[in-house]
Amino acid sequence: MTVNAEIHAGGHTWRDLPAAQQPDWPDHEALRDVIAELESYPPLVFAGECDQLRERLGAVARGEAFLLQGGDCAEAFDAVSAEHIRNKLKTLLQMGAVLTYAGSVPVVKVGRIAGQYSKPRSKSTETRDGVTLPTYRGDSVNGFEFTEAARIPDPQRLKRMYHASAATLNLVRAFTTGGYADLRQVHAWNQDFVKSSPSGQRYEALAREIDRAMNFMKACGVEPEEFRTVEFFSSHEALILDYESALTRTDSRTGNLYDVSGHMVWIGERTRQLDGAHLEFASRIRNPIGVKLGPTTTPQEALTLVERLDPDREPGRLTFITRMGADKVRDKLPELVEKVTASGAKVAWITDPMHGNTFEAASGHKTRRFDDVLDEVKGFFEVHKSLGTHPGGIHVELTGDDVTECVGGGDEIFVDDLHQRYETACDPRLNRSQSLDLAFLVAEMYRDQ
Ligand SMILES: O=C[C@H](O)[C@H](O)COP(=O)(O)O
Ligand SMILES: C=C(OP(=O)(O)O)C(=O)O
Repeated sequence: MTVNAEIHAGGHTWRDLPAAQQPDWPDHEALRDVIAELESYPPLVFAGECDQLRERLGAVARGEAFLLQGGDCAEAFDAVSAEHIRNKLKTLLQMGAVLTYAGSVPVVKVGRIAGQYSKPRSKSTETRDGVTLPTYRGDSVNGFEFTEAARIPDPQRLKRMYHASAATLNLVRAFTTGGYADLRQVHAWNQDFVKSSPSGQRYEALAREIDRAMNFMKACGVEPEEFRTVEFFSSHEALILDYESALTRTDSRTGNLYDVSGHMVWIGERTRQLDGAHLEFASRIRNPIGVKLGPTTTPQEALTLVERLDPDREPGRLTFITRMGADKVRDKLPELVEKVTASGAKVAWITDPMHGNTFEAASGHKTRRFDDVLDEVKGFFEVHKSLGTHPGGIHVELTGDDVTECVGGGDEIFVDDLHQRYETACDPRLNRSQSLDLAFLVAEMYRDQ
């Protein structure tokens, strides 16, 4: 029996429910062939690794660790290169070092990487100079180029997504276990353009402190294995259900279903309908699950999500990723946290300070202000402090490249700079020095908490 058949065998399956934001594939036979091929491919991650991440996230939910989740808004096939992947990893490793050392907390590191190729969109079409075409939905679906041919959804792209994810994950595993992520490399992560930025200089001082602390421990005869490699997990939005379900496998150890396209998958703000296919699909798999919660989320919706996704109240199974907007977080978040906590749910709460703070600059660029991002994180910490709950982490869109997509930061980017290196295929990302700035500020908030 194929996994799809098995999922069907449960009776009530995602295929019987409305699935928002799915591509309008023109050729269904071609899609079926692709799905059959994907079903025969080897897993990208192991079920045991997903379990390990669930345990780590359990520590986050219990208030014993902090989650750093970040990466591109939309990964692109032509950015699967050693340089791009290394730069992104460097950024996350640097942020992780800052949060661990300055925030004095274990940091669980999860990339929006090796699978983040699909995008939900506000509109299904885009018009430029009087020409209207289907909107770009990520490299897994269609091309970014504004031509009729590129914008036609092509299921062959789902296979390219699998191969791009495999190549990325292979390099990530090599970088994180093959010496590059050794804490003694803490200075090497601070090379190139970022080194001279204010946050890069601050980081260099922190790296010297880490060096001293490690030399001290070495002199005392302590050199733990944990300093040599980094535990790093992959995650993406489980948007295109044909792909996710084709990569769902039965774990031979337990008989449970796992989506082996990534360690953690999340359901987005636009696809978290209680009677929808995404929720049904996620409820069937054992991976750790994230759900984005925007400002319109009601406590009852949050409670139903808990009931459906985490009926056993298992810490680490469910992460709520709140993305309210800086102007709403202090009003909207408290009631959700209060009611969910009062219900006995054991979720991890993390903040996505990006998606509620997007605006269009006069130049037409979609952008975000660093100060708004920071303010939403502050609001998130304030709310958790006032309720005595744990601010469990941050979820950010970032890149390791020196792009100019978000305004502000210590090495300030102005609205007039946006055109210089605006490279995102969808939403604006923090560049490396803005990401480091954020890590230092979050570490301070965490310590103060
Ligand atoms: O990343 C999130 C969404 O895909 C993105 O914000 C949608 O952007 P749009 O409003 O331009 O469609
Ligand atoms: C689409 C995303 O966010 P949201 O669902 O919160 O809008 C995203 O994180 O890529």
